Amino acid sequence: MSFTKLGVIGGGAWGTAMAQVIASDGSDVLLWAREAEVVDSVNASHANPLFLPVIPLSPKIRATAALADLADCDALVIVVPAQFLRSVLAELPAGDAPLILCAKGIEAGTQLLMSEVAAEVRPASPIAVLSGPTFAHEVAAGQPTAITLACADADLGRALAARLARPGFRPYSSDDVVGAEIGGAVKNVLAIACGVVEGAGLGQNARAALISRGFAEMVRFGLARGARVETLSGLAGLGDLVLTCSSTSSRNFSLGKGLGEGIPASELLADRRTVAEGASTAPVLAQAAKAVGVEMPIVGAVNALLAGEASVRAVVDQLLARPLRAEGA
Ligand SMILES: NC(=O)C1=CN([C@@H]2O[C@H](COP(=O)(O)OP(=O)(O)OC[C@H]3O[C@@H](n4cnc5c(N)ncnc54)[C@H](O)[C@@H]3O)[C@@H](O)[C@H]2O)C=CC1
Ligand SMILES: O=C(CO)COP(=O)(O)O
Repeated sequence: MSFTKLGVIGGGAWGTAMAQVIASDGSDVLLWAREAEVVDSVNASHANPLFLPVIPLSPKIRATAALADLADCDALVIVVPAQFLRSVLAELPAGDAPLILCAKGIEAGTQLLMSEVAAEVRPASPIAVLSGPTFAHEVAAGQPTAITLACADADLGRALAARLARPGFRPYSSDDVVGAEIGGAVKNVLAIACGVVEGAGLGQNARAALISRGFAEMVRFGLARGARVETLSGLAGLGDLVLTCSSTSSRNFSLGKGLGEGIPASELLADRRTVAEGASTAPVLAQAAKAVGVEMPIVGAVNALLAGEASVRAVVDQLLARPLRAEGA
């Protein structure tokens, strides 16, 4: 299996960083961006000031506004936000090139994971999921990063991992697609919760408790949906949870910090150009958890805060007043 020509779909921070990874060994890469200004600045100035400021980009990255230009790619890295995956895949030229899905979320309305959406829209394309602790600006600057590449077809997964691996970018193979997806989707909601703890000044003990109990929620939900614990405790789950629960570089953490400071969600989410996936994942995750009979009280609390249905004080009091229970239960 050889994947000579790679395309990246989505010219936000992470798509641009993935194009930079691919180009870093001298490979040509074609990047589809929705915004004409991104296409122009990548081609004319080797930069993406809109979504990935400051980082100089490789001249091996060429940008296009036409999805049709990606028709002859051997594999496509798909990096549009979760709620736009279906519409963008539907516009792709027909083909059966493998898709490497990077969005971390669950589709609103259908409760489908990204791999399930892709399987519906592009049934001929094999699917892999790339997920882990990977701030785009660090990856684009070549700082050391490890990530999970999950694919049900282990041979294909290993071949894709080998194609994307670079000295500073190390994919670990897995065949647990659902686990990699659930880790990435759930951690975004928990990062919002950790931001709330920071913004409301609730202390570092509270943050550690939240990471730990949030991880317990991720595992409960993941197991109910067929994920494996070792995936959830790996890079795509716990690894990414630790990263985004400890840094204002995370858009989800920053959103939560604003909520914790008392700013309404409607104000924090209005007119934003960058995505905080946890905000759209929280309500659908709360529904999906209910559907499989799994308790996710922290996810429920984030959901209530985002919907403006409860104050920070009220959700904290509610979480602390829950009946005492055994830790592993
Ligand atoms: N930024 C990061 O460090 C990482 C992000 N991700 C994930 O990658 C995905 C993309 O995130 P970023 O690249 O950071 O986005 P971003 O926040 O930098 O940019 C927003 C993106 O949304 C796109 N967009 C807006 N409206 C759209 C529409 N109607 N149709 C299609 N696309 C539309 C924009 O073109 C742009 O590519 C998300 O699921 C995110 O969770 C994953 C790993 C790291
Ligand atoms: O997923 C990420 C890093 O792994 C990026 O996190 P945010 O979307 O919260 O910025």
